[in-house]
Amino acid sequence: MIRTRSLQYAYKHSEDQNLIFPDIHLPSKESLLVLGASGVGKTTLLHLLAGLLPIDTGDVCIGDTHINRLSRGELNHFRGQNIGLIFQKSYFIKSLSVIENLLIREKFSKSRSDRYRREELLMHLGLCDQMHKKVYQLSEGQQQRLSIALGVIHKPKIILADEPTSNLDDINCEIVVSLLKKEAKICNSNLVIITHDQRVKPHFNNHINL
Ligand SMILES: Nc1ncnc2c1ncn2[C@@H]1O[C@H](COP(=O)(O)OP(=O)(O)OP(=O)(O)O)[C@@H](O)[C@H]1O
Repeated sequence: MIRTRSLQYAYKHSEDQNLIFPDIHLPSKESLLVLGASGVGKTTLLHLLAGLLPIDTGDVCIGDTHINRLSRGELNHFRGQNIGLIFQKSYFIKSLSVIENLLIREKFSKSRSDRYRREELLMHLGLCDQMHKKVYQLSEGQQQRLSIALGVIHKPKIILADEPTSNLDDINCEIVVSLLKKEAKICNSNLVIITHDQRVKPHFNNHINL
């Protein structure tokens, strides 16, 4: 469950006005698409939900945890355990293999899954045959699927994806959206996708425009 109340954000040393966000109430297991033009604050909202930006005004509650009340250490631990982040630009170590990147991700989140979970996930994402390949040997679409794997390996309570389809052609866009929905279902997670990519809209009943 995700609930936000009266969220606002102002970047320090910026002359822009406060970014003001609509309240969100997303019951467990439900998905939300956040749409909006460039610069309206989509990424800022995602960073506030993930606790990557300090919440100065308003409240973000994930499950029964008010993340703005956590210390920095508690927040890092909470994020590692409960939040899965998938960015437009993927963060992995390209000189390591797919499976090595997954193992490193688990180490950082301090949540160890078993070999079965890793192999099952790679199978769902169509990456089983690529498991021992170095990341730089993967195609763009395969790399995006790996970033999904890194975001969901620890079965997070919420999956936050920032522009996961923007760089992809129509076929890979469809694949990535349905994989995100499928993984959210398997993990019983909330899924929040933030995008300006209108191709994603028909896949979601629940959306807000910033
Ligand atoms: N680090 C920063 N310092 C100052 N202003 C920032 C910073 N990051 C973003 N902004 C400003 O905040 C506003 C919202 O930015 P944000 O990246 O959240 O928008 P967005 O909707 O995700 O845009 P895009 O779709 O282009 O990625 C913009 O006006 C942007 O210029």
